[in-house]
Amino acid sequence: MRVKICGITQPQQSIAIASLGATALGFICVPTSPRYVTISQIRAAVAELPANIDTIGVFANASIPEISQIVVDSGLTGVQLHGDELPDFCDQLRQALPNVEIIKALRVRSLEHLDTVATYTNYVDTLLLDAYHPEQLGGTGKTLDWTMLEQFNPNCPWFLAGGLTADNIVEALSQVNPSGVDLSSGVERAPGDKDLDKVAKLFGKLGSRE
Ligand SMILES: O=C(O)c1ccccc1NCC(=O)[C@H](O)[C@H](O)COP(=O)(O)O
Repeated sequence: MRVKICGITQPQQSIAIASLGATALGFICVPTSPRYVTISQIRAAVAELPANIDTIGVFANASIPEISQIVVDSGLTGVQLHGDELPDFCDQLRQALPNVEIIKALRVRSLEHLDTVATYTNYVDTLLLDAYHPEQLGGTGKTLDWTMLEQFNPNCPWFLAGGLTADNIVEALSQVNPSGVDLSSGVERAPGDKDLDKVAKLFGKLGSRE
């Protein structure tokens, strides 16, 4: 299973988190976020990582030239769209960045909202389902109603996100069957400062399921 730890700001923490077992690291390119990182911070982190670690830039309502510039300058392997981007935007981004993984995040408000998923699956590589919060785009620590995802089986791989921690990951995965999980605030001391003990505990819990 893919495990993405998002909101990395410190190069040393990215290496440590990758060695603990993360398969993907997320870097927040949304300037209003407390976890925002510049191109040079991302480059410093990416340069230290083994090539098999996916490095994902998280954007919200940015333009295609802006996203492309950051991806090329920082060496990211993927883009996560966490704003109100429509399927057509995802399609255009894929044409601009054909070798980059495109992940569309959907902040799920209700079961009906899951119907929009089908409109994206032809234009993205991966989906990410996150909790809805009226004021924050992501990193909220809020969980989704997992029961509503029990039958969720889209035509592409997907990450479960939203309020996951070492303490609730096993319960979440007993109800839901995603291709990967994504965590941020549940493995932090403070926004952008990851708690390596919590990350280690998470991988312990994931390992105990195997
Ligand atoms: O984390 C942020 O600050 C953020 C800001 C703006 C857009 C997206 C953001 N995070 C996206 C993520 O992928 C988080 O990992 C995801 O929302 C889950 O967060 P959490 O509930 O804290 O585990």
